[in-house]
Amino acid sequence: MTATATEAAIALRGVTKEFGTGDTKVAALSDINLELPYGELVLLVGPSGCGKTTLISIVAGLLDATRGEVDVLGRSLNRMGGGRKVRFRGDNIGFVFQQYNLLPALTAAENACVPLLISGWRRSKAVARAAELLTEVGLGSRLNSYPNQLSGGQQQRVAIARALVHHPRLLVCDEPTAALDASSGRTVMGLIRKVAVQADRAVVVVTHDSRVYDFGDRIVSMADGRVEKVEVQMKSRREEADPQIDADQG
Ligand SMILES: Nc1ncnc2c1ncn2[C@@H]1O[C@H](COP(=O)(O)OP(=O)(O)OP(=O)(O)O)[C@@H](O)[C@H]1O
Repeated sequence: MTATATEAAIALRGVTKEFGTGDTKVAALSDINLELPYGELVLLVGPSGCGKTTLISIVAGLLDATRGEVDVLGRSLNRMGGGRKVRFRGDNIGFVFQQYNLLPALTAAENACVPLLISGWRRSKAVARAAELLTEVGLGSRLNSYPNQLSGGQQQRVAIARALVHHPRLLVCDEPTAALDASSGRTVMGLIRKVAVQADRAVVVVTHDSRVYDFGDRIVSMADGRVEKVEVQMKSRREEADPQIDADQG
C-alpha cells in the first residue's frame, strides 16, 4: 500500500498500557494520542521510566496496548492476530538497538544480509544487496571485515544496513548512540537521516542523548507515561547537524 498525503505513518488514539494487576499495577502509558507523518525522523525523548520503550514496542507490534487504537503504516494493529503481526513486522519494520547484536563469525556483508537469507533470498543476491547498503553507509571497503575488526560506530553502521536491507517502511531505533562517543554518535545519526528518511518511510528514534537532538525533524517529549510536547525543528538546524561520512569515521 502506498502512503497518501493525509495518512499518518503512525496514529495512536487513547493508548494506555498497564503492566501487572491489583496492587502491583503500573500504568506505563496513559491516554497517548499521537500522529507521526511519513518522511520524517522523529525523536522520542524523556527521562528514564517515562514510557519510551513501551510506546515504541507497541508501535512495532511487540507489545499490545491495554486500551486504545494503534494504526501503523495504514494498518490497524488492534485487528491483527499474532501470526499476521509477526509477518507484518518482518515485512515492514527494521530495528536498531544500543547493542549491535552482530554475529561474530560472520563478515559485515554476511551480517547485513541475514534478514534476506531468512526470507529465502539466494545467498549471492542477498550479499550483493547488503554490499550496496554497506557502501551507502560508508563501509564499502569493509565488506569482508568481522565485527571484532570494526569500531563501535562501524558495527552500528552494519546494524543499520541490516535493519534496512529488506526495505522496511518503518525504522525503529532504541538508543542507537548510547554506546558511542559524541563523534561516532553524530555520524550514526547522520547516516540514519541520509539512508532511512524517505517520503514513504517513517523513522522513530528513542534517545536519551541530547547531543543528537539536532538530527530530528520532530521531537516528542514524554513524561510519566504521557506525551508532554511535540516540537517541529527548523530545517536549517538539521542541515548544520549532517556530518560528512567516511569509512574510517566512528
Ligand atoms: N514488563 C514490565 N513489567 C512491569 N513494569 C514494566 C514493564 N516494562 C516497563 N515497565 C514499567 O513501565 C514504565 C515505563 O517503562 P519504559 O521502559 O517504557 O520507560 P523508558 O522511558 O523506556 O525508560 P528507559 O529510558 O530507562 O529505558 C516504568 O515504570 C517501568 O518500570
